[in-house]
Amino acid sequence: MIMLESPPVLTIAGSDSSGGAGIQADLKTFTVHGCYGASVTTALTAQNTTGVQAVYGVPPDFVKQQINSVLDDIDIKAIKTGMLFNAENTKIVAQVLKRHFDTKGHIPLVCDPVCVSTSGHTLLHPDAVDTIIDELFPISDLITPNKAEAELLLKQRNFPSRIANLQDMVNAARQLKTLGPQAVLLKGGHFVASLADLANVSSDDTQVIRDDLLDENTNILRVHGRKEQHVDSLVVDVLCASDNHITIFARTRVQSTSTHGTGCTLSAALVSQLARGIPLGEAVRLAAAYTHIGIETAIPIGSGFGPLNHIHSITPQLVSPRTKTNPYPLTSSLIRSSRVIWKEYIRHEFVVLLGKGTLPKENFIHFIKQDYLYLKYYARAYALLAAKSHAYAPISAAIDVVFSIVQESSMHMGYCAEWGITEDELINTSESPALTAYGAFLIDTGMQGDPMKLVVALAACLLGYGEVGLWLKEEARAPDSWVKWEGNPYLKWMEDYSGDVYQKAVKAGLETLESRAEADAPSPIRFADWQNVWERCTRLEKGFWDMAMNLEV
Ligand SMILES: Nc1ncnc2c1ncn2[C@@H]1O[C@H](COP(=O)(O)OP(=O)(O)OP(=O)(O)O)[C@@H](O)[C@H]1O
Ligand SMILES: Cc1ncc(CO)c(N)n1
Repeated sequence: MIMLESPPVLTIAGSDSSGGAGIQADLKTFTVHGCYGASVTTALTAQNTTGVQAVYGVPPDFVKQQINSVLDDIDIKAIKTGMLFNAENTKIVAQVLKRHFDTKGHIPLVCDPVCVSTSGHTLLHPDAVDTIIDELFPISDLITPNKAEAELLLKQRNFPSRIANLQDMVNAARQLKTLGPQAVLLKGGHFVASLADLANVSSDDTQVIRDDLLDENTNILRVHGRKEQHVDSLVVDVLCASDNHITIFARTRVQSTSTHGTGCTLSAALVSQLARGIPLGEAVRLAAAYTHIGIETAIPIGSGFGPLNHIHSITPQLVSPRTKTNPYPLTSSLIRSSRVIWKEYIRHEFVVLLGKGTLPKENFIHFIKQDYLYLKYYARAYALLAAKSHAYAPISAAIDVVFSIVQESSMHMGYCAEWGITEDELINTSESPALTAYGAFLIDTGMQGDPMKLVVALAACLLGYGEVGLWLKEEARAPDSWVKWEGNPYLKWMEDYSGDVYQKAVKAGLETLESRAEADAPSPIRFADWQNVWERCTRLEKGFWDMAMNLEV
C-alpha cells in the first residue's frame, strides 16, 4: 500500500551499534510503517548480538538541545522513550517534554522503561528508576515494561513483585498503572504461557485476543503443510487500559533466537500506529503482530541473539524458498498482505450463522442460487487459464478443474432441489451486482498478460472456502462448541467443504500456486500486482457473503 502521509514521530533512546535494537530498530520500524522518524540519542552503546561491551552516556544538556531542536521545528505526532541511561538524562527528558506539552499541547508518549538488556547488561543506572516513575510515568500515555522491568519497578515501590504466572502478570499490569501512566502494556517475551493459563484468567473485565491469523492458526496452511504445531506454547502481552480493562494478546511462541530488540521494535511500531490515530488496543495488536512476523521471518545475523526482520512488511516474501517448515510461502504472504479483509471474509457473519445452524433459510437459498451462477464464471476462468497455458500438464490440470466445477454445480442443483428450488428457477435467477462484479473481475484478470494473476485470482475462492470448511470442522470438535454439527440444516455444506474431495482440491490449488511461483521470478511490481489481485478477490468474496446476508439482487 502506498502511504501518502508520513506522520513525523520521535524516538528518544540509546544507539545500538549492531543495529537491531535502540534508535536503529526504532528508525527502521518507523520507516516501514510509513512514518518519518526523528531521533534523540541519550547514550551510545558498543553492542552486538552477544551482548553489550560498553556504554557511553550523552551529557544531559546535549540531550535537551536535541529534543528542543526537533520539537521546536517538526510537528511530531507521537514520541517514544527507550534507554535513558541515567537519572540526569531521564530528568531532563521528562522536564523538556513537560515544557513542550504545557506550551504546545500533549503529544502521545510511550515510555519503554529500558533497564537491563536481554544479555543482562545495565542500560539504566539503578538510581534512575525512581526518576522514571516520578517524572516520566505521569506524562506517559503508555509504559511497556518487560517481565524483569515490571518486577524491578514494582519492587522499587514495595509492591509484591514476583511474576510467576499469567494472573501475576495481570495483577502487575494493574499495579504498575497506579504508578502514574495512563495505561500499561506488560510484555511477555520472557514468560511462557499455555492455553490452560488463558482459560484460568478469563473474567468479565478481561478480554483475551488470540491473533489467529498467523500461519500456525491458518487451517489450510497447517493441515496441508508440514508445520509442526507449537500452539500450546504462547507469548502473552497484557494491556491494562486507562479504564483498567485488561486485554490479553496471545500468540503462538516462535522458536527462535532472533529476539534482539523485540521490545524496542514493539514500542516503535506502537508509536507509529498511535501517530496515525489508531486506538490503543488496535495499535497494540498491530504492533505485536508486526513484531511477531519479524521474529518469524528473521534470518540469523551474528553469533548470538540476532535481530528480527524489520522489513518483512515491505519485502516480498517470495524470496523465501519453499521449505519443509514453510511449504507455502506465497500463500502465507498473500494472506498476510491483506489479513484484515481476509479475516472479514473467512470469519464472515454468514459463515458463523451457518455454523450455528441459525442462518435464515432465505439467506442460504439466495446464496446458493448466486453461487450456482458464480461457478459458471469460475469454470470459464479455468478454461481461460487452460487457453493461456503453454504445456500439456498445466492445460490438463486446468481442464480437470473445469470438469470438477461442472460437477460441483450439479451438487448445487441437488442442494437446491432439497430446499425446494426447481432447476428452472435456478437457471433463470438474475445475477446480483456482487456476483457480476466478481465474475467480471475474474474474466478481466484472466484476459490480462500475466497468467499467474489469474491463478492468484482463482485461489482466493478455493482456499477461502477450504479454510472455512476446516475452521468450522475444528471448532465443532471443541466441548460445548458454538458450531452445531449434527442436526445442522447446513451440515451437508460444511461436510462438503471440510471433506476429503474438496480438501484434495485445496491441496492441489496450493501446489499449483506455489510451484508456479517457485518456477517464476517476479519483479517487485509483478508481485505487488499479485497481492493486489488477491486483495480484490478477497474483498469480492466478502462482498458475496454481504450480498447473501442483505438478500441483495
Ligand atoms: N519467541 C517469541 N515469539 C513470539 N513473540 C515474541 C517472542 N519473544 C518476544 N516476543 C514478542 O516481542 C515483544 C517484546 O517482548 P519482550 O518481552 O521480549 O521485550 P523486551 O525484553 O523488552 O525485548 P528486548 O529487550 O529484546 O528488546 C512482545 O510483544 C513479545 O510478545
Ligand atoms: C540501545 C539499546 N536500547 C534498548 C535495548 C534493549 O533491547 C538495547 N539492547 N540497546
